[in-house]
Amino acid sequence: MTAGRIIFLNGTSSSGKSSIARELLDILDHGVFFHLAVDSFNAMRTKRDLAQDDLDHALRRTRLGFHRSIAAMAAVGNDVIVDHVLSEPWRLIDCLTVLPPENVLFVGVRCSLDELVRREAARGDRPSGLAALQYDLVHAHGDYDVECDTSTADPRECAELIKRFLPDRPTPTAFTRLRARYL
Ligand SMILES: Nc1ncnc2c1ncn2[C@@H]1O[C@H](COP(=O)(O)OP(=O)(O)OP(=O)(O)O)[C@@H](O)[C@H]1O
Repeated sequence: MTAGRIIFLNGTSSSGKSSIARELLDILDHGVFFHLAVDSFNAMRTKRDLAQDDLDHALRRTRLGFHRSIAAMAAVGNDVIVDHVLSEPWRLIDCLTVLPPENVLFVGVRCSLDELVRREAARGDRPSGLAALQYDLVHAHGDYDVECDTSTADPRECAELIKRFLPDRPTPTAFTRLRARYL
């Protein structure tokens, strides 16, 4: 069985990952893609308030499970669009450990801080300052197959750019280079 392709969108909150993922589901015409978002996994958690320590452990397990769910979907041939915030080094390391590196197209979703702050205030459903906290962390590893800037391009344009890269994924891929660096 051939493993599925993984388009891995990484960026801060409000950078536009989900908007790009929705556009990709619309325009990718080869294969069957699934949008797997870390937010959707968080939304599945029990609603009861947890003590801080229990919540921290639950969040860590959520992310560990999320990464392995991506791997499981791809392993049986599903194509996957991942929507994630790599704001702690261990999250990237874990993804490098469990995902097949040559199948991943690693996409940096960038956006200026001013625009992130504007979007966060406009949408009102994210804690104020969240994107700013993540801003210097998510792209710290500094290596991608392709990057887009949602301050200057709309979600459809970013999706078109990613679509063009998909058939000609650079080799070695960014995930392969990063594995050599971090694992
Ligand atoms: N390229 C863009 N230009 C202008 N506005 C955008 C763009 N992309 C997304 N937005 C707007 O920014 C807000 C956040 O977008 P989206 O939910 O796609 O981001 P996200 O990175 O998935 O955020 P989160 O991680 O917090 O869920 C939405 O209101 C969306 O309409």
